[in-house]
Amino acid sequence: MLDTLKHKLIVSCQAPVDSPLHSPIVITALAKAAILRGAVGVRIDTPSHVKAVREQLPTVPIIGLWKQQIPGYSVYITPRFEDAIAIGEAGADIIAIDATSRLRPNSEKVLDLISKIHQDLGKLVMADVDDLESARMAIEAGVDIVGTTLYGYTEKTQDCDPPGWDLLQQMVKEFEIPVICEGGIATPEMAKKALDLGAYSVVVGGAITGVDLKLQAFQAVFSEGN
Ligand SMILES: CC(=O)N[C@H](C=O)[C@@H](O)[C@H](O)[C@H](O)COP(=O)(O)O
Repeated sequence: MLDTLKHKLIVSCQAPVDSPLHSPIVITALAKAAILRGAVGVRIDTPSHVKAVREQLPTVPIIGLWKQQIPGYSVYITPRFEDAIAIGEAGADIIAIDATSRLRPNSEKVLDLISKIHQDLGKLVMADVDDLESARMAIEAGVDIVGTTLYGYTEKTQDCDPPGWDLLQQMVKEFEIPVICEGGIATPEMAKKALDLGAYSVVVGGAITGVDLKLQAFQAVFSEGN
């Protein structure tokens, strides 16, 4: 499974929850278009979208996650084991989790979450991290893939702009497992740079599938005062 992702493109097919594009039919169409044009895997949010994509693309590697806002906690990418169960049952091959060192609901430890996903669900785990320290923790816990996904999106890294080039390089140098570059890859040239720096695969989201954000960026020019 991991071999098929090596040095290849993975497309994150997601949409904001308040968008008409946040629907299983649209997300599945985006995923099919991505695969048709050469991507080898997709990254999908929510059980219903994972299930819909799995039905239409039975053999394509799916990195599944469930973004959940839980009052009092800032972790939101598949924060609890129950979220991982739902994503696993929906048909994801790899479950992406927030593997930062932040406080988790029920004081669950990243280590326990990773081992339960392995043992009880039999799925691979992608650790979405923000820095080297959380990456090391995830590696010690036996994670299968590590990604730069949360660089720039946590309290610790809020002043940093993705992509996390330095973090990518540090992780590639230190770890033997696949390191995925994810977050802020805006052009094909940036994807090439990620590969040149040693990324195992590159996940591109907004630059390919981010219709809502692109619209908002254009719309800003037309707002009052301009
Ligand atoms: C930080 C966070 O919540 N990232 C999410 C993770 O699944 C997605 O919203 C991103 O689109 C994805 O990581 C790809 O990144 P970009 O859209 O920048 O290519």
